[in-house]
Amino acid sequence: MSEAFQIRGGKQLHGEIKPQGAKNEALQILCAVLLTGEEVRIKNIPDIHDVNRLIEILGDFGVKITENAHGDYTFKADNVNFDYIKSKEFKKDGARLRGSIMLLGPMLARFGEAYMPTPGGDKIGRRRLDTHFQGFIELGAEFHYDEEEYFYSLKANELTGKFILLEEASVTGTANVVMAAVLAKGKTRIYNAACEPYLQQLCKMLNRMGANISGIGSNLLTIEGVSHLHGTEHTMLPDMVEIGSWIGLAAMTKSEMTIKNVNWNQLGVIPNTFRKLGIQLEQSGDDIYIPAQEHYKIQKFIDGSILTVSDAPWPGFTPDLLSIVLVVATQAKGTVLIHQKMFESRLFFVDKLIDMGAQIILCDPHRATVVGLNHEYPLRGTNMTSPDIRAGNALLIAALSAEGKSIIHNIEQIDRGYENIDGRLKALGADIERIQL
Ligand SMILES: CC(=O)N[C@H]1[C@@H](OP(=O)(O)OP(=O)(O)OC[C@H]2O[C@@H](n3ccc(=O)[nH]c3=O)[C@H](O)[C@@H]2O)O[C@H](CO)[C@@H](O)[C@@H]1O
Ligand SMILES: C=C(OP(=O)(O)O)C(=O)O
Repeated sequence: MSEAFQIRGGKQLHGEIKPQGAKNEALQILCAVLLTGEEVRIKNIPDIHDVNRLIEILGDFGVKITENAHGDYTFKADNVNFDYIKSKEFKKDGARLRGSIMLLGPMLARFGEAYMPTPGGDKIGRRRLDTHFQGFIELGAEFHYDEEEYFYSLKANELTGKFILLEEASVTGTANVVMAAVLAKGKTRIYNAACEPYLQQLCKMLNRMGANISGIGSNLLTIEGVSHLHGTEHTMLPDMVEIGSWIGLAAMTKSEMTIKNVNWNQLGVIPNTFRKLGIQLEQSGDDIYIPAQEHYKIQKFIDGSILTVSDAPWPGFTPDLLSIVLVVATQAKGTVLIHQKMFESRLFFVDKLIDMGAQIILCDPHRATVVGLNHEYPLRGTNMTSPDIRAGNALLIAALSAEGKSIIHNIEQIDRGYENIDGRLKALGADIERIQL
């Protein structure tokens, strides 16, 4: 039996929504609990499939886990079990999400060995791991890849710090190399480091555990290795991808909405990117207030040419919000080019939007031109399948704005990243049901 969302769209929504804790931060932070045998308490953990799977993996690895309250757990990795990590079971479990890859750095640094199947995550194009392994090798690890089993192994009696120039500013790659370097001997410098708020949060937590990392928030991190780390407490930031999605939802459904406690200073270019689509939004304390808007008009560049919204490593615009920007543009007034530079298979979901009546030309796998309908012709409800986590949420937003009934299949992809999304949308007045098929 599978689950689907049934949506009757075209309803104006209204009210307040609180973003969940950040998925991609949670995946990093949870892996870091392996770096100490002492207790690490983590709060604001989102209750979503990917995160719950990673918590299960930690439990099977022997980490003691106490749930203090919803989203609030204490972890203690004082006695781990490598039999599980080398087992067939882990080959399956580890392959079910992308974030599990970040178990490698802590395992290697603390225990001198690390194993991992090819991780899962969204099928959105090639997702290579070279940056991760090159970093470990530079710190002194031996690397082996079993091509038949798709299984990676690393070994190191000791890791030694050095200057590492990452070949790309990989988010999970940087997190992995940082977590290996904090327990390495001597100084590591990581240049071309990714610097997303997720990574800043990870580095700050590691420093509270006794690590010595400087340059946090920049693309040059300096890490003085220490012999051991101790316990700490950490609270996850609100999920910026959710925040962007709710801005898009408000615009598409012409709704007045307040997004609570967004941690505005960590949102980078996200608010302004939506403003360029003509969406009004106001900072009110630490909330975002979006008034109900009948129309929104896409800006042009200063020279009068068509706006492009493209992704880039932080502080550029996150690729995880481009699908939402694309959907929102379908009902704007004007034209925009969406350029997804990082992933080559993330824009194919536009076919569904075209079926719904959107005016989009997929120029190539990376670029789509959207000609907005200015809310003059509503999208039409249809049957669709969620191809990946963010396109899934984008289609959900399209369905909420569309006239008539839509069914979205494969919502496991949406549940991977959004906590109780149907419950929270219902609280805003949406007509959405989780149905069994
Ligand atoms: C679990 C997790 O945290 N997943 C996020 C993480 O994935 P993940 O860490 O897997 O993504 P990476 O940052 O490694 O790379 C993403 C893609 O961008 C390309 N690339 C990256 C950096 C660069 O300077 N140049 C370049 O071309 C890579 O080759 C790859 O195709 O970061 C991605 C990029 O923000 C997000 O979409 C994912 O949601
Ligand atoms: C691509 C994403 O997730 P993952 O890296 O876990 O597949 C995402 O969060 O948008």
